[in-house]
Amino acid sequence: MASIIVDRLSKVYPVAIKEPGLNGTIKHFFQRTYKQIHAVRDISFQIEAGEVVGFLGANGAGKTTTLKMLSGLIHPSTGLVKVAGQTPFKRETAFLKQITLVMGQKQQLIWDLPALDSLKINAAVYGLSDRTAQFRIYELAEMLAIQDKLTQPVRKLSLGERMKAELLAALLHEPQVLFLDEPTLGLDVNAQVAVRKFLSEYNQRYNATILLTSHYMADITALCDRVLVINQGQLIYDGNLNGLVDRFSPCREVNVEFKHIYPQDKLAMYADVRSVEGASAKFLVPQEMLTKTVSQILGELEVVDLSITDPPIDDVIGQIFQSGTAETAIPA
Ligand SMILES: Nc1ncnc2c1ncn2[C@@H]1O[C@H](COP(=O)(O)OP(=O)(O)OP(=O)(O)O)[C@@H](O)[C@H]1O
Repeated sequence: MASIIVDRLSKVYPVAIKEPGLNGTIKHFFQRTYKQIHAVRDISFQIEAGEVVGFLGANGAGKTTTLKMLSGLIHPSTGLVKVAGQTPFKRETAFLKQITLVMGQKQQLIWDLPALDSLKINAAVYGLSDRTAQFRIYELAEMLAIQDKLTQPVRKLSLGERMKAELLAALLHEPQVLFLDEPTLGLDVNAQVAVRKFLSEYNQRYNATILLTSHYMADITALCDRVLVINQGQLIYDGNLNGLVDRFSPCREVNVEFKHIYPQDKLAMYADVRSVEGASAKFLVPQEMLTKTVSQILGELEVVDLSITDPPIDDVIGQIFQSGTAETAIPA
């Protein structure tokens, strides 16, 4: 069953333009002119219950705007959104009990209080009984390995511990749909791994649906089979990660270890040489030339070992964001 349905969704922000100088200020005060920012343009997708989907895009691509529409914080300009069968912008209790929105750069825990106090307030807001709240806090704290930190004031927690406590607060009411905007932002590698592990376990234990944005590709590769890529407000890809590499990177990396050291200009006769280290070389070969190039290398040079790999996913995403414009739009 689809947990999230998005159909031809758009968001336009009207932004007042102010000309410089005193004249501009006076004009701005009496007769405002507006320009329109098309943050999200006509996007459609569906996410099934229990799926974990990565939402990728460069800065300003429209990810947060989409997540805000999905969680009902802002009203769509046009289009339809259904989350857990509800219309988000109505912000009905039944809807709010089913979702959560975590923004890596915003916090809901009260800075000077122990996290436990904020958690009790949250539990009361969601109408959880003391017993349910206690059980839920214990269960999540154990999964997050943060039991002994909940009685310390939030300001004394490390960034990683604070993020874990934020996740605990956001998941206290057992939401079925999680919107996570950069949940590992600024965390060190260990804390990132811990948050990822937790999210994966949470998804499996509760069959929760997760839509996740992250600039750390490791988050996406560890958690998401499927990714949505948004560029300048348009959805340019909806599919699995491997497909993303195939679609946007027409080249493969061919790593060869030779018996001897060959001069670089000789290697360059076979393909684009990316790097050479002693008797090892890395070539970048267009997909359609792969068979021919590999047989030439194997036939004409003395090879000890050869492997073919996809270019790193970060490079592929980087390329999409550099070259990706509305012209690259691909039907999802
Ligand atoms: N409240 C607003 N008023 C006007 N323009 C806005 C508003 N919020 C976002 N925008 C604009 O909409 C576009 C999309 O912004 P959005 O925050 O959704 O992008 P994003 O993909 O989340 O980027 P980032 O990765 O930097 O967070 C940007 O051009 C941004 O400047």
